[in-house]
Amino acid sequence: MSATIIDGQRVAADLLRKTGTLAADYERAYGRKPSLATVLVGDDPASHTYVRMKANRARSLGLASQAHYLRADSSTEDVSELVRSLSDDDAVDGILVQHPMPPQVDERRVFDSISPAKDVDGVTSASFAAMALGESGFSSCTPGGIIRLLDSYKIDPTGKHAVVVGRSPILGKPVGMLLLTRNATVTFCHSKTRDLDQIVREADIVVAAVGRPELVQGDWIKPGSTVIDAGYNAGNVGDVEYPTAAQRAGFITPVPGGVGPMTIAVLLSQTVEAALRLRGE
Ligand SMILES: NC(=O)C1=CN([C@@H]2O[C@H](COP(=O)(O)OP(=O)(O)OC[C@H]3O[C@@H](n4cnc5c(N)ncnc54)[C@H](OP(=O)(O)O)[C@@H]3O)[C@@H](O)[C@H]2O)C=CC1
Ligand SMILES: Nc1nc(=O)c2c([nH]1)NC[C@@H]1CN(c3ccc(C(=O)N[C@@H](CCC(=O)O)C(=O)O)cc3)C=[N+]21
Repeated sequence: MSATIIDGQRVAADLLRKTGTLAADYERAYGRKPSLATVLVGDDPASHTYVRMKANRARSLGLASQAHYLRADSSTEDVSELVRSLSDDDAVDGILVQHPMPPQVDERRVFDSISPAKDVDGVTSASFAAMALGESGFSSCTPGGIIRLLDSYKIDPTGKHAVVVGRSPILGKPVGMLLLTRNATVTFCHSKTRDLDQIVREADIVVAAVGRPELVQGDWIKPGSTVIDAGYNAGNVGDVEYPTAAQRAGFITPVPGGVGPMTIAVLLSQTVEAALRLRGE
């Protein structure tokens, strides 16, 4: 038996197409494009690549994008001040602050200086609370993208045992909360978890969100289960040992072409939604 491959590229393309149409309608109605501001602190090459990818995709869809770069030795206050000025700027609809930031920057304080109305990356405490309570607000992009993938393959988490490996504030923790709001029974695993393999063996849905190549081994995968690999490591390897996992799973996301493309699609979709809401629509 071999798994159905979840085609994130295709699901993302559908969402991007809809987003492009909404962006064009917005521009016709209001005389300017929906606009995304990106903030990058420091000179990590991978972060520069991601931010460039996001800005290019925004422009190709008919959104405006402005990129802000701050030096690696910036303070929490320097970054927060820029974010507050973007929050107050009527020409900006959405704000993305790229993670990780240099160690002297208090990431939580910076994220929480984003106005929740412009938090299209879903990283503020307010957005997390709204998401966890099932209220309206912007979801963290990768978790939101993962739920869209499950929906588009008609995989209903209700009653299933979902095991999330990783508990970071923008990925593991929110994806677990979203699965809980979808009625899964959720287990969070992290660096202190004992007998990780035994827990993963019980999973009907496993989400790998760690950042360690092939940490989740193929023979841990319960036959017929759903495997979501959010890991994105150097050399285009995920956090799941794909070849063997794909022999056992019912559904599996590849890397690349699975979760990654959804992250950007959700970000841009939420940017257009923010622009519309800021106009009272
Ligand atoms: N495709 C996409 O769009 C995105 C992909 N990613 C990718 O997802 C991965 C995770 O990213 P992110 O959440 O930001 O990473 P973080 O480094 O912030 O978090 C990693 C998590 O994994 C846990 N962990 C570390 N080692 C182990 C272990 N041996 N066993 C179990 N758990 C462990 C940590 O536990 P503890 O809390 O105890 O330290 C932590 O909760 C990365 O590969 C990243 O590139 C991230 C964002 C978007
Ligand atoms: N505040 C914040 N929000 C983020 O969403 C965020 C972040 N910080 N920091 C870094 C991670 C990483 N990330 C990716 C986005 C898209 C792909 C992606 O599109 N990957 C393609 C391949 C792209 C390529 O390599 O050409 C794929 O998997 O198919 C990957 C990784 C978002 N992140």
